[in-house]
Amino acid sequence: MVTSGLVVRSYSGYYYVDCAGVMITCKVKGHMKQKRFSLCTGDRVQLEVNPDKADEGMITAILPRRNYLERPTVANLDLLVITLALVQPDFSFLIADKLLILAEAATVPVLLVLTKADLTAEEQRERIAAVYRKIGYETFVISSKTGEGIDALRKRLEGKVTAFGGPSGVGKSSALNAIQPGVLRTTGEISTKISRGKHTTRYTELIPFNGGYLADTPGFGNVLMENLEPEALPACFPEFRQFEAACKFSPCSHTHEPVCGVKDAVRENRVAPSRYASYLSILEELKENKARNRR
Ligand SMILES: Nc1nc2c(ncn2[C@@H]2O[C@H](COP(=O)(O)OP(=O)(O)OP(=O)(O)O)[C@@H](O)[C@H]2O)c(=O)[nH]1
Ligand SMILES: [Zn+2]
Repeated sequence: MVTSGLVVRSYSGYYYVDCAGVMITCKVKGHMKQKRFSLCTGDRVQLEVNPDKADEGMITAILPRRNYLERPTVANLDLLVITLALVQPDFSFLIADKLLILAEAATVPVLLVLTKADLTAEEQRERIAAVYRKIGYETFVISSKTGEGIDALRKRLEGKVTAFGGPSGVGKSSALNAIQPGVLRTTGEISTKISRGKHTTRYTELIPFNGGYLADTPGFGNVLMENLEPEALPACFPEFRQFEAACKFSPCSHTHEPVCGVKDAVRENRVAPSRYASYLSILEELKENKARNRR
């Protein structure tokens, strides 16, 4: 029987595929190995179920990916929850913007979660949230300690395949445990702490959650943007789009050009100063990376 399903876990050449609620342990069919293939958690696959053993099968094809993230390694996310603390560690607009760019570049839909609301004044958190809501990024303010915002976040993730990402210490694990107690402890023989170590193989598992799935390995402790070309950066700032028509040059780097709609928008406060500052700083970083790689 030929069917299709979702890879929820891969380990040592075995792929665990959820086929409408039935878990089938699969290997990859020989003909696929002759070509290079990339297969990871989150991939949708076609498979042939073993006629003698209904819980075993062979993967025969990988369906086209909608998106792909490297850390955590997962394909076809419906949502990436970019998690950042309001304090402890202090909120950084630059780190927030770098993570949003990673998601934009990977075409993964994002949702911003600001944690540790219990440690901040309302005015402060609303000021930060407003910057991102204005751009159109859905932003949740939560506290895993008091439970503020947790029910709304849980509801939002219903039926979705979601991963959490963000720097170390911002409260990703606490948030995951608040929305689904025990979610980080169901990973079997390898604990998430060990799998995050440097010399052990990292693998991501999708845990069933509210009609969808949660990835059990939070991603990107430190933010790497090695694969992004400087020229691709403006497109990662969705709020620039509406102002680019007024740029004299196309493409425009929105830096030294004399007539630039984006720079005008920054002057008129229609683009947040923090976002433009992040743009300039990241652009420099990408150019330096590129120059270094050429040498
Ligand atoms: N006051 C307060 N503290 C929190 C909250 N969420 C997390 N913390 C604390 O912040 C620290 C880090 O939380 P974790 O959930 O381990 O953070 P993480 O992002 O998973 O960190 P890594 O495992 O290093 O990636 C812990 O001491 C938590 O108790 C919160 O909403 N309020
Ligand atoms: Zn411009």
